[in-house]
Amino acid sequence: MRIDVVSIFPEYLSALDLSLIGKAREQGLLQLTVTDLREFTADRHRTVDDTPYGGGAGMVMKPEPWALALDAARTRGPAGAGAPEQRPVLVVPSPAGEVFTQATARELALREHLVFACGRYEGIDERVVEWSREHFEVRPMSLGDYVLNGGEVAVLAMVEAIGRLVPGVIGNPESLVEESHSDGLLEYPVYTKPALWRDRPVPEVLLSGHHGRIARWRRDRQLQRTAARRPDLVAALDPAGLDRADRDV
Ligand SMILES: Oc1ccccc1-c1ccno1
Repeated sequence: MRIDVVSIFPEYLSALDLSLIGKAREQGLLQLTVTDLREFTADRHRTVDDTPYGGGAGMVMKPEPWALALDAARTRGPAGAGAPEQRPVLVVPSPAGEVFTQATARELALREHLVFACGRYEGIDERVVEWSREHFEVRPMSLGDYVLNGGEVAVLAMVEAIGRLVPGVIGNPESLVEESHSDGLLEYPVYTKPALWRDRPVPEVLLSGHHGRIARWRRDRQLQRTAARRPDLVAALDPAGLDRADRDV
């Protein structure tokens, strides 16, 4: 998978040099490039914003630097090399976007080329989104219903959520199976040594070695935790995925 990120704060994305994603880049499992939008300005002040038409507070990001930067990113990827298979996906972090979920991460982890456009100020001139549809599948994307100062933090979260699903990035793919949201439920509580810690014991069943009982206990905890913290996820569950014991929780 190829990932391109465009930002006026490229150093914000240096966390992608570290840990799992950094190792995947070293191993060639992910090709990731971060580009400074200001490289695509033509004036001596490297201007990327201007006042909004129609008035209002703040500044809007100018369209031309973005068009040049996105074109450069597009031609850097597989599709740019003439492969017609897939148009690159242009992810535009925005509070006005679709909500990014684990299902979105799974979907985007299957794509060949993702380009992330980190907007700042009051946002990017809307004509960039319209223009981009010619060469990209454009996906305005939100992390949730709150406001950030720019897209960089959202991109860090999305690249990690997507990158870890790319085959080979996580050493043991088994660990992806029982995570929160992998089966529509929140994950069960976990424990490790010591068996007694500050007068708090580990649940006895986990020390029993009885795998069937342990599996049932964990599933029950998932259902109870999800019902308590995310009733919206319970409502969205497919009843066909629940067995009789699930219904008794
Ligand atoms: O609030 C934002 C500002 C810029 C880019 C993205 C966001 C955002 C908010 C929630 N998810 O993304």
